Parts: sequence; structure tokens; C-alpha cells
Amino acid sequence: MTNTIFHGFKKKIQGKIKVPGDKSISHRAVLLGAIAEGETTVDGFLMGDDCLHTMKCMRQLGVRIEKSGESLIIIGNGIDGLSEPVDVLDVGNSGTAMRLMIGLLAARPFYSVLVGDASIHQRPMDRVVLPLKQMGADIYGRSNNRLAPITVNGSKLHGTEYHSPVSSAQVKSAILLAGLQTEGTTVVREPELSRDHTERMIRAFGGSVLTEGTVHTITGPQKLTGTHIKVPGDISSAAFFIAAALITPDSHLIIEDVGINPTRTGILDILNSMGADISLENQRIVNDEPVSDLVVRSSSLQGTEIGGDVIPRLIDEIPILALIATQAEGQTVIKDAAELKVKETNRIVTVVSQLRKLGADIEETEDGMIINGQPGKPLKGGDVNSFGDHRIGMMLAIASQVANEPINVERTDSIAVSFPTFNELLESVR
Ligand SMILES: O=C(O)C1=C[C@@H](OP(=O)(O)O)[C@@H](O)[C@H](O)C1
Ligand SMILES: C=C(OP(=O)(O)O)C(=O)O
Repeated sequence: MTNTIFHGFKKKIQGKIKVPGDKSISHRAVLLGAIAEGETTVDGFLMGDDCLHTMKCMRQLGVRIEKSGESLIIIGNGIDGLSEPVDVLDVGNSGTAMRLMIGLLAARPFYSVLVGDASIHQRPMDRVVLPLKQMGADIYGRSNNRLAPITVNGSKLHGTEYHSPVSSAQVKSAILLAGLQTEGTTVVREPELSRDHTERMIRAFGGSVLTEGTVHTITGPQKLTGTHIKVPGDISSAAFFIAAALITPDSHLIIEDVGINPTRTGILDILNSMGADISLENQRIVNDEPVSDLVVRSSSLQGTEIGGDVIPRLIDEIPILALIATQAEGQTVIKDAAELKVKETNRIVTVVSQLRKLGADIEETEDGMIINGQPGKPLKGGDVNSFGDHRIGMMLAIASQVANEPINVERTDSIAVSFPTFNELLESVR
């Protein structure tokens, strides 16, 4: 376990940077490349722990994946090219890897076991197991099929119509990946639109998914063809640097090549409504995904209310939004965010407890938190803990921009899950 001391009180943030590749898109590039026919080249793949676990699992399933310079080459042999793994598939800390692979493997004619770290073994898997069982899947897990380890006895599935109680791209994607291999039509409805990278990427691989509002329809079986994927920078990683520039006086930061898929830009909409000075330049489309450079300047911010259908569009950015809210004038209320309780940690508890330790005025609610901003009043330093949650670790590191004493963050090793170069990049712009 590593700890890191961050000390950056009022150190202005300046420069031009790129953040690592999008985690959601990187997972999907490997999964779809692995089941496509022919070669797939992935540029900008995120070499973070989560995606490396997905890559290793796909290799265990018999897929050849090689690094070639900065690119990843996946040699797919079609969906039938996957073979039974001789050992358990370990997803590490990644909910995306586990849930998407359960969907993928549910329709493969072999046996597999999926495990992960202590955090993964506490996260609900029934949200994908239930709909897949409705499609005829044979899946078991601890605690009445709710928790990992999960065993998948691959079988022939049939199409279904599933109304998901949660707006979760992992649930939607698991069903679509099973539906892709299944004779007939599979329909998944979600309460609010969640990130749509799976749908876009199935199309980039030559497949088809129909989306009407929040209803997604896939008709299988479909064959995918290898392609060239360029992964944009991860807006969820960029968010930490956006925050650092906004809350530190005299900052001016350019972040190049950031993915701005509308299902991910809730953070930009909310920051805009809080008065943030962020402009989008050089907007373009790459692989059916919108990409832009972001120009961020320090800003005076106002508190706001964050809830409703924006939540799935910024769910991973709530920890850093909470920190930003401590620096905004007035109150910020975050609601409808109970999903935070089933992330790498219970993020309502970890955000509130750790920011409180630093002197923030923040309290937990049933489905979110309330923050009374104190702009101009520095946070304190001291010992805080990421509890193994990468996003909590990075949020606490950025808090050092507004803390007048050093912040000692325990378990910073977890940051490598999504942003292995975070510390160096932060140093480079300070
Ligand atoms: O599909 C994905 O790549 C992800 C979906 C979201 O989770 P849910 O599907 O649980 O909302 C998000 O929090 C996670 O970081 C990545
Ligand atoms: C929730 C996250 O990821 P996952 O669900 O894939 O573990 C995240 O990256 O914040």
C-alpha cells in the first residue's frame, strides 16, 4: 500500500496536457476486437489496471493481443474463436470488466469463473445476472447469485425484453453483448440514458443496435469485423485537472483530445451552470465519438443542484464535483445518486468522511450529499484515505490545491486503476 503527500496550496495550474485514454472505450475496444473477425488496432488504449485486467482475461480466453509501439493489436477469430479458460478470470477492481464479460460469456459454450478484488466481491452482480437468466443463462454467484465469484455455464440464449431498474451502461452492455450472439431480438430499456459507447462501438465494428430514446434493440446473431479504434482522452480523468484549474487562482489549462460524448458531459453542463470558464475548441468526430480540446481558466463558482437525468452522465465525477462545491459560493445539493453506494467504495460515505477531515462543510444524505461552499477559506491538511478507490484518491490529491497544509493520501496505488500517470501529470502543470 502506497501513500503520497500532496502539497500544492495555490500552485497555479498551467500548460497543455493530454489525459490517458477513455476507460469505458478501452474496455469495449478489447472486448469487441476479441470477438470480431480479423485484426483490430487500438490507438490510445488506457494502460490502466482495470483495462489491463480485461486484456489479460481476453488472452486467457484464447485471443492474441499484442502491443505494437503505442498501439494494441487484437487478432480476433470471431465469437467462436473464444475458448474455455483454464483458470479463473480475474477482473481486479473493475466492475465494467466483470459485468460486460458476464454478458459476453453467458452465450459461449463453455464454463468460466470470474473473480476480482475485495471491492469487486462486494459489488452487486445480480443486476446483470437477473436479465441474463431471463435470456436463459446459467449463472451462479455467492449470496443467492448476487456476488462474485461468479460462475458462468455458457448456454444457448433467447431474446428478451428487459426493463432495467437502474441507468447503468454496464447492465445495458452486458445484455447487448449477450443479445449480439443470440438468435432473435433483445430489447433493453433504461430509466435514463447511460453512456452509449457499446452501441457506438458495435456500429464501428460493422454491427447494428437500434436506439430510440432509452430503448435499445439488438437482433442477433451478428458478426463483427475488425477495425481501427482511436480512443479519446477520458473526460472522467480530465475532470480532476479541470477541477484543479477552476479552483486555483491564475490557472489556465488546455486539455487536448478529450472525449465529449453527450452521455458523458454532465460534468461540463453542471460546471457551466456554476459559472465555470471552460471552452471547447477543435471539436471533431473520431470513430463516431465526439472529441474536443478543453480550455479551462480559474473561475468564481456558484453552488447548484445536481440530480435527475444528469446523474448517469456524471456519475464518476461526483467525488470531484463535491470538492469543487466546497469552493463555490452557497450550497450544492447532490441527489438521486444512490448508485454511488455500489461503486469501488460507498462514495457517499468516502467523499463525505474524507472531505470532512479536511474541514469541508459537507453532509451525507440518503441519495447524495449537501455541501456548503466556503470559497476563500482554505481546507486543512492531514491524513486521509482513498480506501482503494481511484477516484477518491485523485479527488483528495486535487484538494491539496486549496489546503494550506500537506495532505497525506493513503492507498494512492489505487489511482493506477484509471490514471497511472496522474501524479507526474499533476506535477507537470503545477
Ligand atoms: O460502462 C462503463 O464503462 C461504466 C459505467 C458506469 O457504471 P454503471 O454501469 O454501474 O453505472 C461507470 O460508473 C463506470 O465507471 C464505467
Ligand atoms: C465505477 C467505476 O468503474 P467500474 O464500475 O468499472 O469499477 C469508476 O471508474 O469510477
